[in-house]
Amino acid sequence: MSSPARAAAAKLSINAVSKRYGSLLDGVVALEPVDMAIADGDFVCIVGPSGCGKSTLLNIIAGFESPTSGAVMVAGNAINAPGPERGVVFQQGALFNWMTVLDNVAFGPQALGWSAAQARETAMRHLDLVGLASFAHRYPYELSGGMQQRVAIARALANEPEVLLMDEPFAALDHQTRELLQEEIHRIWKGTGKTIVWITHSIDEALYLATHIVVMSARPGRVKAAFQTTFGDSADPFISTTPEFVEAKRQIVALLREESIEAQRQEAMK
Ligand SMILES: Nc1ncnc2c1ncn2[C@@H]1O[C@H](COP(=O)(O)OP(=O)(O)OP(=O)(O)O)[C@@H](O)[C@H]1O
Repeated sequence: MSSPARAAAAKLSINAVSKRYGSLLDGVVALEPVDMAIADGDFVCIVGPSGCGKSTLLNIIAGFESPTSGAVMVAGNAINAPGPERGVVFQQGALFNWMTVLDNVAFGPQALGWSAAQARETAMRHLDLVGLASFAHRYPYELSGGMQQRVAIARALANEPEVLLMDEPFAALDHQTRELLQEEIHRIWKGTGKTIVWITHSIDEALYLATHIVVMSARPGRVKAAFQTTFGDSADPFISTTPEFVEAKRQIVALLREESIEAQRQEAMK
């Protein structure tokens, strides 16, 4: 993930980013220096034990939090605040319940200065992309959780970001809905070529979606291992039963198990 060649061509580079919450004496070190070089069109899934700093890292990339040291660059530009070139989707859609689905998705483009007509046109196009054009005039509370997440994805895409940042976007959904949305996000990623950083606790989800998987250590989070994967390219609906998939999963489970034991030890000492 951080070879010099990749770093030079990176769409998103995370350069020695560390994060401490609170004071030197009694604060929490959430991240030790983390380096990643993410190329245009990569789909990077980050897995790691609970509390290892995954959301902290994503929030720093989004510009919601500042790193204690290090820097994040998007297309060669250092970032220090949120920006429209980075779209964010959280576990719960965080939609505006008082606005229609269409107005939710048009909100970003309008805030960027697009005309109302242009904003509505792009919003409809992105609702169509996630299969919800016919729900444009409904309100978020009228939709299922899966549909709300699809609206959240359309809303993030409507700003035409260069990078999509997703923090466990399907974690609150039932298994079947989650699998269908994984197929949908894979199709959208193939169609748009977006660069995606995706946090998940599901190794199957990571193996199915990612081009690269980053395994983080227990807190303070650092990159423990990084893999390239190609399972998402397979047309085999039973790819997860192949020996290659099972072996890749076994390796990641083994790495995560060590870190989860360490995370639990830390919890017990609190
Ligand atoms: N605003 C904050 N102030 C103080 N400590 C924080 C803050 N946000 C996170 N932390 C701490 O930083 C560490 C990393 O938290 P973070 O939420 O990034 O982990 P995570 O890997 O995303 O966890 P999970 O998988 O459970 O969502 C944790 O110990 C957490 O308690």
